[in-house]
Amino acid sequence: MTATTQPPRYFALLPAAGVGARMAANGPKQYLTVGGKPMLRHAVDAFRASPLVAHTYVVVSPDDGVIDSVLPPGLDGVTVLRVGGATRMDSVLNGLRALDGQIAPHDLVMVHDAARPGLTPALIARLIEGVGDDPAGGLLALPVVDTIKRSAPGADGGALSAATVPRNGLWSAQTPQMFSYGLLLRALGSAPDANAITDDASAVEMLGHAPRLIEGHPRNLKVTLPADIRIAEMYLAHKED
Ligand SMILES: Nc1ccn([C@@H]2O[C@H](COP(=O)(O)OP(=O)(O)OP(=O)(O)O)[C@@H](O)[C@H]2O)c(=O)n1
Ligand SMILES: C[C@](O)(CO)[C@H](O)COP(=O)(O)O
Repeated sequence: MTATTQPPRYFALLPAAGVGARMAANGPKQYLTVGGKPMLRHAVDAFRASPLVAHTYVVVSPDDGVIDSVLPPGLDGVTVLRVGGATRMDSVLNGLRALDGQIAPHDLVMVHDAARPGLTPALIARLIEGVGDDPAGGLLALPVVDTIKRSAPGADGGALSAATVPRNGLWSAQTPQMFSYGLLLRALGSAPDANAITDDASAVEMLGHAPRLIEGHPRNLKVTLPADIRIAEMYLAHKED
């Protein structure tokens, strides 16, 4: 078989080079202990436990001094890339570029926030099955269940409800977000502004594609604020939901 006729392989790429400013902890949140181990280890172990995933790459800051204690060099199925950048998009793009020649253009890459420890092999399988061979790729997401307000500044500096955003058709994006290596590299490489791209799917959409939305799970929350820790702990106490 030629390279392009071989079935695609599935890889994971975890951006883990953030500083966790909103968590206001005494270090990057991806290393906080939740569920008995450092946060990023949960998602790494979910990918390592999935029979569908060929290899997992973790992108950290070049000066990261913690990762080796969380992912010991030589850990099976995992490679650390010390190419983290100033934004999440930069970290993902730097990671993709570091894998040039190791991943084929038609292979699939699942980009997953290291700050989402609730990922399970079942959710990984759900994404892969749901996207199938759709060239537009796809992502885990949840239909919005709250009413969404658009704010306006109040005279006292508070926020006023200026409008209600129609909820139908609104989804909250999770990760993994899965695309072919070639498409994702093109999309992020041609994105106009790294700060305008807060998720990988938005860069793919800018190329005119419509990635599939595959229902995720509340356990797959992004741990962003201090209050999220307790929610994550609750879900991590239950391996599968
Ligand atoms: N320059 C960056 C910024 C973020 N991330 C990663 O992208 C994921 C989602 O980002 P976020 O939740 O915003 O993490 P932080 O940027 O660390 O948080 P904050 O915005 O509060 O600083 C995290 O796993 C984070 O480590 C990254 O790899 N490189
Ligand atoms: C990628 C993401 O998790 C999808 O909801 C989100 O956009 C990340 O945002 P952050 O500000 O980088 O945490």
